[in-house]
Amino acid sequence: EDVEEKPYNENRERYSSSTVGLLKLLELEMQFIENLKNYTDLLSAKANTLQDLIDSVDRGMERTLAEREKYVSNPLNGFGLMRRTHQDWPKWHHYINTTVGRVELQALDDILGKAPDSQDMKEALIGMNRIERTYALEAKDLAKGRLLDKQYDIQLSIRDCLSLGQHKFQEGDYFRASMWYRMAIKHEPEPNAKEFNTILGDPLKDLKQNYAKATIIHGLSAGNLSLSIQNVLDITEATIQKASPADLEAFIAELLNQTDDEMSREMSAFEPSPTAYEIGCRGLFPKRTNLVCRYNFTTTPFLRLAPLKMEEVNHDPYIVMYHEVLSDREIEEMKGRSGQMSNGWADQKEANSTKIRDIVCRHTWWREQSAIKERVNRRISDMTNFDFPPQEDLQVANYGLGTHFKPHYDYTSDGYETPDVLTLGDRLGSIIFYASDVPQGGATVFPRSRVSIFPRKGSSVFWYNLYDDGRIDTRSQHSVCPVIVGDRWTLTKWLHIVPQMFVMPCKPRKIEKSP
Ligand SMILES: O=C(O)CCC(=O)C(=O)O
Ligand SMILES: [Fe+2]
Repeated sequence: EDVEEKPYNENRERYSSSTVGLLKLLELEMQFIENLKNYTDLLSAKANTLQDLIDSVDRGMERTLAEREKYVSNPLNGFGLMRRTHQDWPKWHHYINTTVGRVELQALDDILGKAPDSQDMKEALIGMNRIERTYALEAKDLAKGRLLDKQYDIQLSIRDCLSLGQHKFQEGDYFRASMWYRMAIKHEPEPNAKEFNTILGDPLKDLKQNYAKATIIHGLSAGNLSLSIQNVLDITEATIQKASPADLEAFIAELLNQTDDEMSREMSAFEPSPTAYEIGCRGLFPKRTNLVCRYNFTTTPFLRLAPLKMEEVNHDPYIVMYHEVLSDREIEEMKGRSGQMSNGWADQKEANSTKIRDIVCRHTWWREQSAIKERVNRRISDMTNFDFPPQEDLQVANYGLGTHFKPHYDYTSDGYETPDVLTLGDRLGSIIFYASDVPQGGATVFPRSRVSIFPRKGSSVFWYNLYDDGRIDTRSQHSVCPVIVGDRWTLTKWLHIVPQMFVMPCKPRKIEKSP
């Protein structure tokens, strides 16, 4: 890329991992445009002044030599000419050389200093890729503003399509690269293509050739599993080199002659079938019929006065939802107290590497005590009948576009050696409050139990990660599907095993290692 690389900085706040970040970026773009407006106003003012100068001198009357001689032979004209060129020119010269909008140019430097770096861009590309794959979305729909069954009045630009195609090509995903290149080729030209291309580069340069390349590579590798990728790349390169421009043109015309649907169907024939996680994210697990909704009057005495709306989600392992358990006011307070958020977690093994995070929600802790936090804590006891230290923090998480939390376990054997686990024991249960609706995507999925839960603002879900005797339950594996559209906010609480000694129906046995 020709964009200047800034050094990788893990502590730099990421624009890509949340809607909060993207909002900041949008505001930065607005500042950029506002600044540019001021700058262009100053530029036009200068151009207008210079035009006035031109108009004042360029009388356009002295065309022929005879006319010009007549003009200078009058002393009033001759003197004026002398004075203007002697006295005024240096001043005009100074004016012309003065930089327009010094202040604005300085501000522009500051704004550009805050521009996303290549890490932000990479994360955004990966987020798009995640959405595309997890939900089996296709370039031909995305490019025209279609996300699943919803049509938006948004179009990707030629450069957007091209950039997505290049990313897939670099990642070795030649099927999707080919489809994105195809979308770029078929895109109607930008309105200001001529001026913009001299500054931004011509997106069509080499595009058809790259489209041909991606398509040939995909065809060769999908059809000949015995060929190494290097072989395929070599053969493709040789084929393109050998072909005359007319041959190449004819080949591309033939590809473009087919419909997008035909091309995509043909090329996707060798795609792997979706994983359980992906099926869950798409909401395609079979519907359950043996589950009920009821009011929970019994967990704690308090509930006799204010029963909670409970919905069974799964019997074994036990997963249950409670509805209308977090009010809008509580949500606002929670968000207000959650200030600066981390960029998101990396895998502990990857934490020190520059590898793109695979766990990408931003998070922070709700630390200060308040009446509202106490109320939320009490509600957790009501729902679960569990004990926990009341001063314990709650975790706030924000998932932006394309971000997810890959399949994992909440118990410690998955790497969560946090201090609370050392003193309070392993994470027996987990409770998630949904603090926002998520219009598209963002389900909590339990792939092994074939359960998908789509967030609903104010609802919560509770499940066990361990058996009663403390053994780990691998069926508790869960994940957060990529957010397609929306801003996913959650409040999380882990319920540890040690404080449950006196409330659990089943006294925990000595913890054994599972096989
Ligand atoms: O937000 C969710 O649905 C689940 C989050 C989660 O699994 C976690 O924080 O451990
Ligand atoms: Fe989790």
